[in-house]
Amino acid sequence: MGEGAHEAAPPQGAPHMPGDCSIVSRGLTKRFRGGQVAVDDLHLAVPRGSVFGFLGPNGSGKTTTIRMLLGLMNPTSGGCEVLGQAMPAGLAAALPKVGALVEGPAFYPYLSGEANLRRYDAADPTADPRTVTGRVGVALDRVGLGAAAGKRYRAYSLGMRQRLAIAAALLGPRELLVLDEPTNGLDPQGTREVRSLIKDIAADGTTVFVSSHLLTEVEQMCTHVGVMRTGRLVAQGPIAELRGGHAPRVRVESPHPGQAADVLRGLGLADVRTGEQEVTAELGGLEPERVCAELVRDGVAVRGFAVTRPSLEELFVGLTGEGFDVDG
Ligand SMILES: Nc1ncnc2c1ncn2[C@@H]1O[C@H](COP(=O)(O)OP(=O)(O)OP(=O)(O)O)[C@@H](O)[C@H]1O
Repeated sequence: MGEGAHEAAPPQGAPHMPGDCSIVSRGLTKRFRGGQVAVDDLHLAVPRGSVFGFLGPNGSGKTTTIRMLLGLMNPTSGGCEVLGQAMPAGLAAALPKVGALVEGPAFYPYLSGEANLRRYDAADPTADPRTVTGRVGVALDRVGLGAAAGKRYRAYSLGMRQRLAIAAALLGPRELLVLDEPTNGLDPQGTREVRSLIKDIAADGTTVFVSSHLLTEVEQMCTHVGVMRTGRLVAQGPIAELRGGHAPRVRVESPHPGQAADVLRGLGLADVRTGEQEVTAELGGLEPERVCAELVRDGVAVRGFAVTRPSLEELFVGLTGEGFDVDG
């Protein structure tokens, strides 16, 4: 990195040392002309082998960050390493191992998926034209388009089109795949296809860095998340860890919530809240089946019983001060 001599403090919330990471940034900052700070002092740590969801509302600085990570834009200050290479100095060494989908490649509607990938590959000066047939075949198979390779692009569904775009990022063996909003504009079927493809690619050992403003998608496919708010990283870490500090609650539906509340208090549950037809409380270390059995033993009529955790949506609203689009 440009400021190689300066070792910043370890990134907040990220126990991984840079050696375990596919992407590390230290103090990464981008100030645009006019003074706007789009990315502000970012300390990212993306563990190798993770599916890292880079989350944040529109305009929070995700694309600007990705552009700097890929050497498409210089930071104003700070720096980053991708696959151990300082960017942008190590661009040539890192890029062949990095697949990226930032702004979707423009495909020709009248050409087949295969012909489009060949054209795309021909524009890459680092790609070896002698091996193009094999690499295109492997990439198409990888995204499940082997059987549709000869079909014209215009006949592809939205999901197939996006899978082809991902295939374009997989025209060589990659250690890291960077996808900027890969499900944006897709229908639910296309979204499912892309999500399942990302999981498959990650299962092969490729680190996937995927940005999204759609929290529900990230929640389902990511092992780690980083949350952006107006250019700053407000949280990062394993999804389970982010959830960890938030206690599960038990929720009992009953026509006699007062009685149910007494039982829960009797069991030592904290923060018992009684509603008209329900009562909730922090489960603490108790087994839910024990709580359920106790309610029944005390003759409380139980219409419903559930253990709930705050959704990531709720946690992130707290972190970012605003909600995410959850339905696209
Ligand atoms: N070239 C530029 N010149 C000036 N300001 C810019 C430029 N590119 C982005 N910005 C601003 O920087 C901020 C961050 O934009 P960025 O595109 O990185 O956010 P984002 O999180 O990727 O959002 P989106 O999902 O809408 O692309 C925005 O306020 C944007 O208007």
